[in-house]
Amino acid sequence: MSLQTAVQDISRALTPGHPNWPGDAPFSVTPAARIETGDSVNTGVLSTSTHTGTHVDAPWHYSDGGSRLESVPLEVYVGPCLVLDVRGHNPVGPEVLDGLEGLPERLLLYTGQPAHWENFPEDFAALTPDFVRRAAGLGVRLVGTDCPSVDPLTSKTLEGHAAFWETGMYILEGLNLSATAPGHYGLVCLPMPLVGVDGAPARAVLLPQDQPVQQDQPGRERT
Ligand SMILES: N[C@@H](CC(=O)c1ccccc1NC=O)C(=O)O
Ligand SMILES: [Zn+2]
Ligand SMILES: [Zn+2]
Repeated sequence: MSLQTAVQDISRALTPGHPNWPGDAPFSVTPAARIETGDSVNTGVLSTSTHTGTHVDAPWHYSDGGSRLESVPLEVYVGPCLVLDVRGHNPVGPEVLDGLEGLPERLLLYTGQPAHWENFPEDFAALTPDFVRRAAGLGVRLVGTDCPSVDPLTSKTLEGHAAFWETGMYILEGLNLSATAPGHYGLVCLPMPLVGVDGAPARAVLLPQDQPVQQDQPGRERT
């Protein structure tokens, strides 16, 4: 048996030119020090919106009364999760939860977004407030989507976000689920540890669920 745990990266790669939400600050990593030009090291200067690529929304993003990122417990983002294929549902309504019971606290939705966004995806599948309320009623605490937002691009009222605020659930956006089989996993999603912010880019990975704990077995050599 391999001692290595399979780790599936479901974060969106942030390549130069990664498209941003229309009107938002562009993503860039600008070269600073360079060994080839005489510096001791290579370094870069990162400039990004807090809502670039795979990222979490702190409740303060959508309500002035909401918590900032440092007050959201990491437990929200780490633990058992279910990946659902909801392609064909636009917007995603409560019907995608029909017949599901015993849900884990984290639900990730694959709406069909590709691994890489050449241009910003303007026509994506938002979540209806009724979906959000039904998920909350089933004990879900975090909903992740492969779309850039849980509300449509042109929404000014952000009813989807408001339903998360109402129900106390949390939001993870911009996942890359294009290579993930639907099913149960362990989610580890760690937002950048920025303080006082409305959200932050995150690295999100899936681990196989029920991965046996790897223990040294008495009388056996480790390989
Ligand atoms: N709701 C989107 C972001 C968003 O709405 C947004 C991001 C940057 C600049 C303006 C935005 N919305 C304006 O209505 C998100 O949560 O990532
Ligand atoms: Zn966001
Ligand atoms: Zn959002």
